Amino acid sequence: MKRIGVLTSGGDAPGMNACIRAVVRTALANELEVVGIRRGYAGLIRGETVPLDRRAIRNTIHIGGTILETSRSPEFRTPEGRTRAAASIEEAGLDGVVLIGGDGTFQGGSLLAEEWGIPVVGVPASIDNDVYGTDYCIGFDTAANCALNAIDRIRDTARSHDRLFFVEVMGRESGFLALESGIAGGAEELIIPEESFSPADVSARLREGFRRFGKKSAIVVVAEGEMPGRSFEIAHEIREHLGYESRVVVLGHLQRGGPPTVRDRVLGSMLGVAAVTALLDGRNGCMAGEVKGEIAYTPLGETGRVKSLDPDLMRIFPLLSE
Ligand SMILES: Nc1ncnc2c1ncn2[C@@H]1O[C@H](COP(=O)(O)OP(=O)(O)OP(=O)(O)O)[C@@H](O)[C@H]1O
Ligand SMILES: O=P(O)(O)OC[C@H]1O[C@](O)(CO)[C@@H](O)[C@@H]1O
Repeated sequence: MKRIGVLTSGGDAPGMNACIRAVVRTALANELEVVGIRRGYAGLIRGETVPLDRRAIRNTIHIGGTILETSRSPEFRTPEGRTRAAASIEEAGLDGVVLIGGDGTFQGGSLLAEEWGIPVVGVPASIDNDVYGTDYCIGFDTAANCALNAIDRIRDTARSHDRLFFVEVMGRESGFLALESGIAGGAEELIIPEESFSPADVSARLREGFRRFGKKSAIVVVAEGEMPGRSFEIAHEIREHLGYESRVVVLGHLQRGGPPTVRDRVLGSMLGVAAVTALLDGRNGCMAGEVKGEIAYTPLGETGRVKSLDPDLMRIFPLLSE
């Protein structure tokens, strides 16, 4: 193995740069050349590469987003797109590629490995944290802290006006962000894709909190699911049942930006080293994740399996939100 590539794909996540830096430093320490592929699979198809040396990654560990840029590429989903991507890899003389992204990125990566025999290793990075085979994805901690910061601020104004607030966080198919920021922010209710939502039940529980425990304000954390902005509709439905004034705050892409936390920089660094080590050891077609504090490798094809929310956190939420 003489030269490897690295790309970031899917939604950007704080800590991706720490991971790119770790990939480059580990590769150089093992006398490998490193090539950056710009704009994820879209850039790979077009052969957009850039040499990465020590200088290129200097002073980047603290920056959010990704210095390589990223994309969602419909073309890569087609066999023709992947044929062009494989040709770019050959042209750039790459003996392996590190893929930093979410489960979609890994579904694509596993096809590249199967169809073209290209050695690839994935590193999980998604603020949604919905990748199977790792306890945490790079970017989740920073995004959860961003959501928490917003919830804390909303709590001040909710208390001051005796208001009900709906705070919408990201999470297309999963409620990890909602659950952890909701517990940390002392939210009264949680609406997440993993559980069916009944406006009547949520209203009844809120009403009970106001009546029995004398609450005058409350915060409902909503995961955006497939429909960003759905909190407006939810707030409307609950207002019909509850007859209580409410406000809606949609956090959206705010949660994707900003400097990575300590946790995301350390995780990005650890997994970047693990990915290059895996390629050097001849281990590929897998993702380097972290399970119970240890590096764990999972076949790329399995990373799309459903990752369940922590049952202990789900159990304590109703108790703590009363
Ligand atoms: N089933 C698939 N087959 C081939 N390529 C895929 C597949 N799923 C996703 N990809 C490729 O991977 C890219 C990234 O996937 P996706 O947009 O789902 O983001 P992700 O990696 O899951 O990250 P995030 O969690 O931030 O959304 C897609 O734009 C597409 O090019
Ligand atoms: O607006 P974009 O970049 O397509 O991505 C939005 C999606 O990406 C995620 O933030 C994950 O990165 C999801 O929670 C969200 O649904």
